[in-house]
Amino acid sequence: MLDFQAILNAIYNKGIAAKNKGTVATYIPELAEVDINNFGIHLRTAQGEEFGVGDDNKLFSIQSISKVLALSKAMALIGEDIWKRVDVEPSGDPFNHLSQLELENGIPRNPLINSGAIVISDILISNLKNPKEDFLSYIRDLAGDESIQYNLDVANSEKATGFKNYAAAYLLKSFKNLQNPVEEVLDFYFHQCAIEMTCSQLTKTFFFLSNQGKCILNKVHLRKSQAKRINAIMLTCGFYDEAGEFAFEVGLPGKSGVGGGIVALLPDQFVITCWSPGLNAKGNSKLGMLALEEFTTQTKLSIF
Ligand SMILES: NC(=O)CC[C@H](N)C(=O)O
Repeated sequence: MLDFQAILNAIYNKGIAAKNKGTVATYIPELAEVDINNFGIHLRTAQGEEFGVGDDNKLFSIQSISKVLALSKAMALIGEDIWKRVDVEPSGDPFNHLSQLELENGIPRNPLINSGAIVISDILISNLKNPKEDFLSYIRDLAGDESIQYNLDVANSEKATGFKNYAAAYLLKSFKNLQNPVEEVLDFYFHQCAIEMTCSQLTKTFFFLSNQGKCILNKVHLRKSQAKRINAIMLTCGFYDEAGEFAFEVGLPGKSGVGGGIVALLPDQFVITCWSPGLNAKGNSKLGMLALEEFTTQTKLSIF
């Protein structure tokens, strides 16, 4: 039997002692204020056992991790039609890269880079009555937790400085791959990124993807085949131009955000979330990547 708590404690102790914890994202002013010394890990097994260490109950900005949840809501709403507007290939480029989008005629490489997520936001706006309220209640349902909120300061901070996202949205619009007004789509996109959760809440929220589409309250949110597809997209596209490295070192489907969070899972076995706000050069949590590599190495639990 693996002693998960002891394994997490050891990974945590090694992490907090690390000299180089990466750099906190500064291009979103609100994120620049987060203390780099935060570090938390939370694990939940398929049997519902939970293990946590460090700052696993502190709120942080989930940022691009929300792209997976937006995709799953869009899949539940319109199914395969999504793929007429977004592809499923790894981009091999940073999350906010633009020239590939123009070369490929406004069809984003995948739904987990910014341009792809902006198209998914557009799909959600066209298919939800009250997009912001409905999306938040979807996430609360997945987590079984009514306390989850948008951080409006973070959303406004991004609105004021998200020039590359505006550029991507206008490019998409020029290729007729946005149906709603740019301002409306980006307002919704920035709110999604500004959702705050703890490692513990994210672990619960993502449980449905490790559980064939059924959330912790046993409600079906996706078909089994849809959950499988989202996991495949996370494996190949969840870490931008570091997706190969994550598969190579960690071997799990997962998703990172510039807030320093990473969620990863092994279908039918567990979900794990790490948070450490210092990022590496590719925009992924430096300690989070190392912690997950250590976790799958020590436990020998990966998809490979
Ligand atoms: N990689 C990320 O987490 C990026 C999300 C961020 N909100 C942005 O749009 O730039």
